[in-house]
Amino acid sequence: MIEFEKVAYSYGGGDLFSEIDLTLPRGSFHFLTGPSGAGKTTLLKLCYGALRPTGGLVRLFGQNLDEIDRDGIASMRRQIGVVHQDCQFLDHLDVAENVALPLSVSGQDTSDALENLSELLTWVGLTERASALPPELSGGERQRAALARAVILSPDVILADEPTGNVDWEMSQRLLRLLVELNRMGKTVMIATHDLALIRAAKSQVQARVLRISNRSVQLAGADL
Ligand SMILES: Nc1ncnc2c1ncn2[C@@H]1O[C@H](COP(=O)(O)OP(=O)(O)OP(=O)(O)O)[C@@H](O)[C@H]1O
Repeated sequence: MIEFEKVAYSYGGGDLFSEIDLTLPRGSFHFLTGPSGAGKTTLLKLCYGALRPTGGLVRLFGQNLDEIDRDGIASMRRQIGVVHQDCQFLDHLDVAENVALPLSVSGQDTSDALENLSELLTWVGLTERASALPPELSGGERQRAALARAVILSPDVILADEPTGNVDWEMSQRLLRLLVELNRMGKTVMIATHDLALIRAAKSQVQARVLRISNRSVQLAGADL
């Protein structure tokens, strides 16, 4: 689904990464870890085409990112749901409206889709908070709303950037279970996190590969996490 071949990325100074080879097969579950500033968010952005590599090539669904125009990227992005680190809600819209935003932006706000919205809010446990505004939400509610918005277009791939960043252990387990459930439905999932306890807890629920960014490259972590 997503492949990197000798990928390098630089924001203008030295290379943040170089020579990264990576394959996320369909239906796989990956964690991406590494210290703060190592480049987890940057690597996720390369995975959904928000950044283009400064070296090497990224293939999304078999297509070279460099050969896809803006419209092509936009349609490809519909197949990739992203849970952003800071959630990125529109504060004047309520939870249901924020979650439904990708439907209206892509012109798919049909009655069937809106029925799906209510099922989705139930799935993440936010039915009773559907009319709340984002500033009124707890950290866990924000993350669950962000996850619902990321999957509303039924993408094949879900990329989550620190989805358990601001929540307690119980809530992080709940979010993990939702992501594992999506993976069991066949979705390809990658979670960027520095939370090693979360990764350890996931091992009993899902076969996950753990990628670690260090020294400008990405390595497969061993079982000794
Ligand atoms: N738009 C940008 N322009 C210049 N430098 C940037 C930009 N975005 C990120 N960086 C730098 O690139 C490096 C990697 O950032 P990134 O956010 O990808 O790391 P991260 O591993 O996700 O960090 P964290 O765990 O703290 O979220 C950092 O040194 C950061 O300051």
